[in-house]
Amino acid sequence: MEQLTLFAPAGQSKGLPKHLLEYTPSMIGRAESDRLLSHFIETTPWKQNTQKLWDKEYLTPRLTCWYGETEKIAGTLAWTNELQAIREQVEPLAGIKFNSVLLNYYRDGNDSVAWHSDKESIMGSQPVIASVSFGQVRSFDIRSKADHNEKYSVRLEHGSFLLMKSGLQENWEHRIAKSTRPMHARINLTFRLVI
Ligand SMILES: O=C(O)CCC(=O)C(=O)O
Ligand SMILES: [Fe+2]
Repeated sequence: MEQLTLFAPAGQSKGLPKHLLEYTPSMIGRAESDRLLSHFIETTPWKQNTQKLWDKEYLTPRLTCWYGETEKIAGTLAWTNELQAIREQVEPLAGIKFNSVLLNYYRDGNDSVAWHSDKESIMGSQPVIASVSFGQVRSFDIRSKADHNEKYSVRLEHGSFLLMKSGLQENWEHRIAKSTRPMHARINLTFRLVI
């Protein structure tokens, strides 16, 4: 029960735009979430990609792995029992079927994902994305593309579910910022429909 102390208390921005985001804490119970956190950390063949910034190559500050049945993304692995079970749990909540999932592993507070929107053409212009988190609570920030001062945050808890609805990717960006506070590992799953 050591782990009880690992995760910070959760809170949310006031006035979170519900037409864009729907947050469900504890979609998956504590014991099962603990098991899944260790399972994904230990069994996923994690890769660290590189990204180009001002003509220089940098290591992406997190580890990733794609699973699913799409041929559009190179190196996608076959569904595991765990991922399949979670997919079946989120599909009715999202109201759509997903054919792929991106796993992100944030090892500590130095790992992050910079402001972006998931609007690749392979997902259509109005994608719905289902996000499941395990481990360290991290702040998921969104900001309006039209006005960067219009911002909200949701603290994504162990076992939580966040539905990114259609319209979010088109008009808003999101990120997981780095933190200078000591942080434990976090796993995030984003279920997507790649067409
Ligand atoms: O880790 C998260 O909660 C978000 C990950 C994300 O935005 C992405 O993989 O596109
Ligand atoms: Fe994203």
